[in-house]
Amino acid sequence: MMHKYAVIVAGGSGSRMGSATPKQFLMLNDKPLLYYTVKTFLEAFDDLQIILVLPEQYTDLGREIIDAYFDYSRIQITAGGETRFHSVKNGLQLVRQDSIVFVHDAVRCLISTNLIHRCYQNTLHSGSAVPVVRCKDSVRLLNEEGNDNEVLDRSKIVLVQTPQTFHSRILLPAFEIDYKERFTDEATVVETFGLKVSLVEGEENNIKITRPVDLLFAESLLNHSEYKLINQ
Ligand SMILES: Nc1ccn([C@@H]2O[C@H](COP(=O)(O)OP(=O)(O)OP(=O)(O)O)[C@@H](O)[C@H]2O)c(=O)n1
Ligand SMILES: C[C@](O)(CO)[C@H](O)COP(=O)(O)O
Repeated sequence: MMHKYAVIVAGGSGSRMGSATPKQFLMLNDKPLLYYTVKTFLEAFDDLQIILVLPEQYTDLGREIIDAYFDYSRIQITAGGETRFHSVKNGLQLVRQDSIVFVHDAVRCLISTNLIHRCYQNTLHSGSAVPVVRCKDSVRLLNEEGNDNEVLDRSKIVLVQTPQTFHSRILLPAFEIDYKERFTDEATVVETFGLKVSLVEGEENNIKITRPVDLLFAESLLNHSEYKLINQ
């Protein structure tokens, strides 16, 4: 059995949400958003260790959530950095042995254990797993100036999610390269390091809570009976 780590990045400020407290600490039903994410990873595998990356000034709030719902036997905390890349890099410092490493946005709190298992299996035989969903809208590409546009073939477009999952022997050296602005996820880092990534089917429900309306979607999905059946 491979060791397993989930680096759950919750180090952002949530500027697009616009709330006083970063969105990962907002309440969804009666629990903080972060609670659902941590719970699903703990349930996915009994032997998985969580590395929770928190904004430095919210470490106490993060600890309060762990004290209330979990214990520290499977959870370590570290501080986030200036960008998501830097937060992931800080989290990866705590990976101590050869392992499968899931990197997941704390704010994708509706993830299912099924998706975590699919990413794990794919990584065992391909070295990586990047979940994607098909694009359901028509898509257009703007030119540099933003004054012209052209249609793209949407059958060739996929939307990228997390957990982006890698063997530690790929991810740890990849994160030693210098930061570039295009590093919005792990796949871009690993590709720049010179390796291909393997895609797996993501989940429509695995949305990233980004703007206020996403909280409304998440709340209704959480309360929907079919969602509960699969995830709780
Ligand atoms: N310096 C950062 C920036 C983001 N994240 C985390 O990366 C995930 C996805 O990022 P995003 O939705 O962009 O979160 P924010 O950066 O907080 O939001 P915004 O871009 O609106 O400020 C979130 O769980 C966020 O907490 C992080 O750990 N460290
Ligand atoms: C990693 C990610 O969630 C994949 O869709 C996304 O790239 C994060 O981007 P953001 O700029 O932090 O919103």
